[in-house]
Amino acid sequence: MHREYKQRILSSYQRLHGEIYSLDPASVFVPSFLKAVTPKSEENFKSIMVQAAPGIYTFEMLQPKFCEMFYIWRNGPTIQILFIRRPSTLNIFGVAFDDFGFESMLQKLLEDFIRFCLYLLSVLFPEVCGSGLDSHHGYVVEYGEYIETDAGNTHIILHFHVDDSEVTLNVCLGKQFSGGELYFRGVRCANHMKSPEKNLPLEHYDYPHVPGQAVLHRGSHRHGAKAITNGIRANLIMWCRTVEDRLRESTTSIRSKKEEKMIRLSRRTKNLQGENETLALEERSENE
Ligand SMILES: O=C(O)CCC(=O)C(=O)O
Ligand SMILES: [Fe+2]
Repeated sequence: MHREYKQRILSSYQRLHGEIYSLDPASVFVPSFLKAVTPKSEENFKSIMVQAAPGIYTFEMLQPKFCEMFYIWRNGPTIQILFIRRPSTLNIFGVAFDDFGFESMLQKLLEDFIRFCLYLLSVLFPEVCGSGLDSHHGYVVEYGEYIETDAGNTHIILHFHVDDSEVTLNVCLGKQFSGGELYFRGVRCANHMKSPEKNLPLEHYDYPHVPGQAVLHRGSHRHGAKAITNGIRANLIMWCRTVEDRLRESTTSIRSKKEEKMIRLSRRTKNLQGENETLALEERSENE
């Protein structure tokens, strides 16, 4: 089912920027980021990190030109109805970009740069990264001011939630907008993720997205996005996970390799079911 969906996307989706699928580091990353990861050293990388609040790190990452290549939905020259797989059941405004053929580009990005960052994330977030991050799920979200509903126009907000990740990398792609801050409200254990927000001022942090800038936080750091008051905001998000640790933790007795494979497969199926909410997306024509 997912394979068919992916085939359909790949055969009907017209690539706007061919170059986005291959990676030229200097056209993707800002000089400070490149400098911090070449030569790769923990010290270099930490030097560009700003701890904006406890457990929340920010740094300059992407070139504006690279960010622009992601403005494909609203600026696309083609009129198409695409059935898009949403990144999670929670976020109906995003697109799982592996499905659009980004897999190999993502893979390269992962291998060349992000793997190093992931190692550093394990250093920054040792308590959640265990033996290291070994899986990722990437997608792009885009928000405007309103969404049209039967009841009229409603402001788009992303409700208070936690991510299905150990650590989340969230990079703003622009374009021009005001509002839409990412608000954080503290970390809770699995049993208290949904407990109401308490007025603990030290836990309150509102992060104003800046195009090209990345923010790193734990998946369990409760957060949401405020409404955009003007313009359009797009973000590139990567959920980084330690699948092996999760599997190990769920193993109450020693399981055979075959049983582990079964668990893995059933989890993958469950994930896809959750993520498989399909909605029609109409891309506007530039010629309209
Ligand atoms: O809109 C954002 O920047 C945050 C999105 C988010 O938290 C998510 O997709 O899980
Ligand atoms: Fe999130």
